Amino acid sequence: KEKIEFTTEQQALMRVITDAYNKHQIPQDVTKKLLQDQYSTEENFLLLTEMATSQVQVLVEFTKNIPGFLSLDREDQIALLKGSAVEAMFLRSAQALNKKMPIGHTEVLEERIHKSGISEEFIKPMFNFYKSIGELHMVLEEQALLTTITILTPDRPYVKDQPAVERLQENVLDLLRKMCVLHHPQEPQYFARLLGRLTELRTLSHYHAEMLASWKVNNHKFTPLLCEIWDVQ
Ligand SMILES: Cc1ccccc1NC(=O)[C@H](C1CCCCC1)n1c(-c2ccc(Cl)cc2)nc2cc(F)c(F)cc21
Repeated sequence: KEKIEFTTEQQALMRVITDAYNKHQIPQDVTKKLLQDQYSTEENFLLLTEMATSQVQVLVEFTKNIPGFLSLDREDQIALLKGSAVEAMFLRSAQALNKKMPIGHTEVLEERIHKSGISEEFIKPMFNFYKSIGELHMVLEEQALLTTITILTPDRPYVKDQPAVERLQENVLDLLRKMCVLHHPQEPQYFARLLGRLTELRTLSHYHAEMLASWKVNNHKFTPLLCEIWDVQ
């Protein structure tokens, strides 16, 4: 049985990232809204654009707490945010669906998302991703670290100083590897499976603009922030 030791730096890094992740939850819990009422496709589209807009704001605040992020080149910070915002939103959505809920609530939530106005072709890949995240039974720290690793992806478009981002990401990867051994001692491949989900996440995120454009509503109105970040309109 491998004894897991965390350095003082790693303990500090874990606390900072977990606290930031907890603090920057999405203000109004979309799952509560979706469980309360069945909305029209128009209302759902509006809800999605509101959620996605607030999620970008939350993401910006979260990244400010990632040690070293603010020391990166300013334009690289923007490139990392722009490159990870959609993935972070799908990760957050997956975690929302897989949260422990009273009996029957998850089924209602799934049904409402199926009927929300999203076009059929995207339902399957999206729910496949949500299920594959759910099967991992990630603890909160792993969710926070996985989101951080997604943000600190060096090969995003327009990143100039990739090695600087790699150095930050490596620290978080080291920490996540140890957390996986600590929380899933029976599954030596757990860390690799976790990172494999990031590939699935990137593939799903390629469709986001199409998913929005094909939403069953007459006019697709976006906020200025979403136009910036989500490559829509
Ligand atoms: C949960 C969150 C947090 C932060 C930001 C965004 C969101 N996401 C949303 O608000 C939308 C809602 C929106 C309202 C209609 C139903 C889906 N949403 C999506 C989604 C579907 C398709 C696309 Cl293109 C994007 C997202 N998957 C979800 C899974 C969930 F379990 C859930 F509760 C909400 C989910």
